[in-house]
Amino acid sequence: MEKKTIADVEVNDMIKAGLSMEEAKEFHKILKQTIAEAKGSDAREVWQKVVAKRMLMPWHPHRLHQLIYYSVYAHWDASINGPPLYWFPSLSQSKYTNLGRAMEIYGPKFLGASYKDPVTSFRLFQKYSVQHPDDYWSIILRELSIVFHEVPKCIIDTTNKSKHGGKWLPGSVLNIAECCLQPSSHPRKNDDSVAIVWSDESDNSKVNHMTLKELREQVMLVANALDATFAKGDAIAIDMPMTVSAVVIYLAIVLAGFVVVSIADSFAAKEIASRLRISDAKAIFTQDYIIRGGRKFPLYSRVVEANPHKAIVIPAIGSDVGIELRQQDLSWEDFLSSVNHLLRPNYYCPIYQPVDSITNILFSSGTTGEPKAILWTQLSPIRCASDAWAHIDIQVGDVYCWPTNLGWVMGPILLYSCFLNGATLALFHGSPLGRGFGKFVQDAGVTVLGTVPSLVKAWKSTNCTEGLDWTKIKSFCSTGESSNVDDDLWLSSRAYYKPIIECCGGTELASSYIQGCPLQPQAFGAFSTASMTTGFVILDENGVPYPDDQPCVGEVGLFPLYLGASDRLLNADHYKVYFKGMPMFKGMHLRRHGDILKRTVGGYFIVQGRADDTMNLGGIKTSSVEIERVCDRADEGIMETAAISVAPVDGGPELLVIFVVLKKGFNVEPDKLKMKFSKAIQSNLNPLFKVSFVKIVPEFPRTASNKLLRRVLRDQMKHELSLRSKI
Ligand SMILES: Nc1ncnc2c1ncn2[C@@H]1O[C@H](COP(=O)(O)OP(=O)(O)OP(=O)(O)O)[C@@H](O)[C@H]1O
Repeated sequence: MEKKTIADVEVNDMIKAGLSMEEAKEFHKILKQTIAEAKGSDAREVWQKVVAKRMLMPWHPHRLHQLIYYSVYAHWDASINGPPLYWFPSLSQSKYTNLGRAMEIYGPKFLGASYKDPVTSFRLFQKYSVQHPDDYWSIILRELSIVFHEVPKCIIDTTNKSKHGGKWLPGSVLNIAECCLQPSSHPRKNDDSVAIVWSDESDNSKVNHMTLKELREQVMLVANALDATFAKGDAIAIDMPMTVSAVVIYLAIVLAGFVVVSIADSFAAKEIASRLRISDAKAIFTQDYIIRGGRKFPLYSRVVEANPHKAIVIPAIGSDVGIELRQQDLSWEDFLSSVNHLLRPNYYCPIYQPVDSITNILFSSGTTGEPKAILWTQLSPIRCASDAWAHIDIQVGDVYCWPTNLGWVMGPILLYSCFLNGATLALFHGSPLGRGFGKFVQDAGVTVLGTVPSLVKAWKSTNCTEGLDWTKIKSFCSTGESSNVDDDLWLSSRAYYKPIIECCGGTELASSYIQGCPLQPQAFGAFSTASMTTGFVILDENGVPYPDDQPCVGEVGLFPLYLGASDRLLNADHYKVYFKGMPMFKGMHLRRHGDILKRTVGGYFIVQGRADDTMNLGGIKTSSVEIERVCDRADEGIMETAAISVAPVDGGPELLVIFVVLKKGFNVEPDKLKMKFSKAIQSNLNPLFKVSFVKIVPEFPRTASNKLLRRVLRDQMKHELSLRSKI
């Protein structure tokens, strides 16, 4: 893309970007005025005014959005100014956010005269929350609908030094599913509050509603049926799309004191089998079919191949399962009929357990190797719902949608974030890739929409949201892997440039350790802060932390006191995975997370991939993500790129290899791309970096949750090089 400054943009450029002559002239006039109003030539101010005036509309062609955004920031030097900002908090609105409201009450008490307002004092308040977790978590326990059966003795007990993460809320007893299901005065939810809205793909003109009372009664009915079939403490798997039934089953398992084993519905039989074995699951809830994009995919047959002890099968459509079951299996209808003899089948007395009892066995994505079986306790939901409260600003009245599955950490996070904050959960029973999903977002009045980068890429490239109104959305969220800046520009523009809250954490943290925040300006693909109560350092190659105020790149070392983080693994040694070999810092044994973080000027964070994806090019350490960001924009035919490095067979410095997926209908020669990549990398990153190979492939290998598997590409390339060397 040419680098025109905003002052040089002409009517002609706007016509090229898709406006009619008339529209272009009008737009140009307003643009000129706006530039003049932004005193001086501060790009941030110009962009802020462009957004405030709503000059760029969701239905304008993306090329126009690109033209304006990239021209505004054409000469922005991120190494001096920090990342370009696209969203700015307003002081008045900040006081109505959850965190801003709490800061106005507690800020003066905690910070004394240093407290000014939620925007100015955010960083100080975050720091305070790290140093005084007792104060912060006491606020959160009042803000979320948490009701203890027995109250905690204190917030944290650190006397047992062998417990690296401390003992949180010791002595407390509760049932976290009950906290989701009961009415509460703060957050205000009553029996008639809408707990879930959903649509079926096959009839997505209809948005269905379920009240809190209806949800509670369904959950209690299933809890009674579970009691009729299982023994307390049994692990019970769920492998099905994240439908209303799946959510009901999840909550019922927790309410009745069993343990959920979360398995994503995209896994092959072998992977289902290993998860059932590791967790010793006594049964599995599944569906006969998965309906997706108008097609019917068998699920029960795949699950049965994994040989579960027992399967309980929910019909994807209607009330009858459309297949023959094994003898030991039960249809959903038969399973529920086990409560027919009860006087009050819709009532269940929750099983209260200590806060650190296990509720859910989850598996990490397996980006770095074997998936880890991670144990969620009742602390994990408190943690994730608190992130949603503080960083995503989930409030009563919000309709929160995030296409995911209970087998990915986002599934349980979404569920608890809604129900512990009194918001409505929005579920689409079908494929999130097409227009049907976009229409659901519009019709269900979704106010917060979560995504992963590959979804945004698909929506943008098919333009499937054209003509739909997404302007009720107050914020977007993104997680899973690094976002693409241009895709995020497109997404944010769907709702007049609402913030995209980046979330990066891990299944074992039950939360994000870095995140965006509605009290801070936001930059595409960047994180504005460590999450509330999270402390970390960025380590240099010798394991020595960089000073907190210094821009740098290195591996993150988390402070170990982290409410909700795992302290056990079922299939690996927790200490070895997360602590062994990590340095000490101020008397704390740092916790490993494995991400390479860049701290920019201005204190923003950019995830540069996993420590394993770091490469050494001619003695200079660099990250794949950094190279991909530059290459993604080197040619208009590029859909996405993946950068890896491999050691040559006969030794010497590592070779840089760029894999490319082209957009449909484009045909570009690898050699041409190689030149373009080299030029782009040399002028944007380092003049010494050289691209050795470019390989065009139809698609990238990904984990079942769609994360790019660079380690597989690396293995492929190593193999190819070793073959070549033998010729
Ligand atoms: N918004 C994001 N931007 C960049 N990277 C992200 C983002 N969100 C998550 N990630 C990456 O995903 C990781 C967390 O994913 P998850 O807990 O599912 O396990 P995994 O690390 O992918 O799998 P495993 O631990 O099995 O290798 C983060 O540490 C980070 O590397």
